[in-house]
Amino acid sequence: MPKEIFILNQPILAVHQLNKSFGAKQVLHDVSFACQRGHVIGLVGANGAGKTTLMKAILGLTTATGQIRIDGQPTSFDHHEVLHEVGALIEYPSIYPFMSGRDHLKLFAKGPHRRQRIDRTIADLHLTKYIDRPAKGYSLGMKQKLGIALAILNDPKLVVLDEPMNGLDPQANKELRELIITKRQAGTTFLISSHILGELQRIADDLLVIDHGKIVKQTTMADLLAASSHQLILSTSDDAMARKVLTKAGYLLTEDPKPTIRVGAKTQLEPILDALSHQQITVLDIQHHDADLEDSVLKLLAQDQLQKEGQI
Ligand SMILES: Nc1ncnc2c1ncn2[C@@H]1O[C@H](COP(=O)(O)OP(=O)(O)OP(=O)(O)O)[C@@H](O)[C@H]1O
Repeated sequence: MPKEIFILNQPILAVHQLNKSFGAKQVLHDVSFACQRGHVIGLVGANGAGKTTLMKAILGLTTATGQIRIDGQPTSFDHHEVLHEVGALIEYPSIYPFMSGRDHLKLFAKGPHRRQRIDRTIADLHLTKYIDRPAKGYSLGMKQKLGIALAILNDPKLVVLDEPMNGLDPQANKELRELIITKRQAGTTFLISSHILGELQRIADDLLVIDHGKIVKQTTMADLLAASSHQLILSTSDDAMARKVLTKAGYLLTEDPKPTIRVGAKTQLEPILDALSHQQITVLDIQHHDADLEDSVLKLLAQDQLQKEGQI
């Protein structure tokens, strides 16, 4: 394969067999994945699943065994020259209370065109109103926005953000989303952990699901949502009886109180209506519901739990 093609296809971040323990407790187990350039990758999992620890290991902030390559170059707790290509916000931003936001940006700005990049970042994140005030007077959301500004200021190839939507109001969330989409179009890769799945669903191209320190799924958002069930929610003249009839007819129903059928691409409506009308059940209303990211992730985590318990 020609060398240039190999480099173009090379993932911006490749993690191989990463393991991490705190004392006797192992919190990352053989974590392996790769992130494609110019993609937004959502990292999701329950509290304590290992998201922050994984991000810290990638950023050389904690020791771990295994291999991490950023832009093809190995990086670790001890050797992390390549991290100048990475911007990050992990947990809470480190802020000096008596410095203004602008002074923080001046302190962290590197390379050519610093002034222009500072001005552009202030404008992009709508920080103008308070950027010249001392940071000690900033609200949680203002500090968070300054932390994000510091992460993207130097136009890094890879941006790692741990819960970036923390403390942001809906307007700031929208602005952050638009900024991420614009930067992604310009080729920046984002690895973003978040519990706000509705927000991730709007921006992520790919998804990594982590559970008890193991990657249980790496998928594109489109594939995950396409594989998730489409549901028909029925309102009938006798919902309890309708549930019985449909279950007997072999349809897979959810636990909802309304008769809610999981349907596939080939499921037809007519036999469902026929089965019900044979039992003198009238269908009053039919609603379609596509599973969203929250449904899909909860289902994946539930499946993983059942697998652990040996039930499937
Ligand atoms: N410094 C530490 N010392 C000991 N245990 C730790 C330390 N940091 C994290 N852990 C443990 O590692 C596990 C993973 O924690 P981590 O913070 O990575 O999870 P998370 O997925 O980011 O959770 P959350 O969504 O709550 O932020 C947890 O069991 C946590 O208690």
